[in-house]
Amino acid sequence: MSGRTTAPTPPDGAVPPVRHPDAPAPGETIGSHYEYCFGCGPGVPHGLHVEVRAGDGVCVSAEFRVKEAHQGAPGLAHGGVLATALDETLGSLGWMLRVIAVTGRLETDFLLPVPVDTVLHLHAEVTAVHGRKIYAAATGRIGGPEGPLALRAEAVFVEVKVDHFIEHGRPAEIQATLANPDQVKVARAFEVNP
Ligand SMILES: CCCCCCCC/C=C\CCCCCCCC(=O)SCCNC(=O)CCNC(=O)[C@H](O)C(C)(C)COP(=O)(O)OP(=O)(O)OC[C@H]1O[C@@H](n2cnc3c(N)ncnc32)[C@H](O)[C@@H]1OP(=O)(O)O
Repeated sequence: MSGRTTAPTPPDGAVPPVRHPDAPAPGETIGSHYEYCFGCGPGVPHGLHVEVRAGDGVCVSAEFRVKEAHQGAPGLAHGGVLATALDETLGSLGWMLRVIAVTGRLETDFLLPVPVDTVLHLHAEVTAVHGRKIYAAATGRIGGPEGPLALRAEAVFVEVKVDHFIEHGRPAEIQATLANPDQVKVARAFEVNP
C-alpha cells in the first residue's frame, strides 16, 4: 500500500479551509471562468449556464435551470448533466481560496428525479484542505434553497497552476484564450495572491 488514497474523506492532518481575504464578497456573483465552459460559459447555447455566487464562509451557491437539451429520460434531467452542474459549482470554490483546482474525484448521490424546467439550487462548501487537495461537499435542491434534496456530492479537487491548462489544452483554444485580455485577467487573479 502506498498510503495514497483518492477517497473524498479528508485524511489525518487535513486542516480547516480559510477564506482568502481577497475572495469575492458574500453575495457577489462569480463570473464565468471561460466563455466556452459547458458548465458556466455564455458562449455555449446548450450549456448549463450555472451562475455562482460567493457565500459568507468558504462556500458558494448557484442556480441552474434544467432545459430540454439536458434530458436523459423523457422530461427528466440526465444524471451526467446534474453531476456536471455539481462539478461546476464545486469548481467555483477555488475563488474562495484563490487557487485554481480541477476535479480529481466526484461522488454523486441522485436522490430524486429532476424534471425539465426545474430550477436546481446548488450549494457547495470546502470541508478541509490537505496539501494541494481540497475536500468539498455539495447539495442540489429542487425549486428553492430549502427545497427537496435531489443531489448530494463529495469531491476531491486538486490545486493546479495556469500552466496545467497551457500544457494540456488544445493549442488553438489556448492561443485564443491567451490573446483575450479578460481571460488573462481571470488567470492572473489566481497567481498574484498565493
Ligand atoms: C491559457 C490560460 C488558462 C486560463 C485558465 C483560466 C482560469 C481557470 C479557472 C478555473 C478553472 C476551473 C475549471 C473548473 C471546471 C469544473 C471542474 C472540472 O471539471 S476540472 C476537469 C476535470 N478534471 C481534470 O481534468 C483533472 C485530470 N487530472 C489531472 O490533471 C491530474 O491527475 C491531477 C492534476 C488531478 C493530479 O495530477 P498531479 O500530477 O498534478 O498531482 P499528483 O501528484 O498525481 O496528485 C497530487 C495529490 O492529489 C491526489 N490526487 C490525485 N488525483 C486524485 C484523484 N483523482 N482523486 C483524489 N486525489 C487525487 C494525489 O493522491 C496527491 O495527494 P498526496 O499529495 O499524495 O497526498
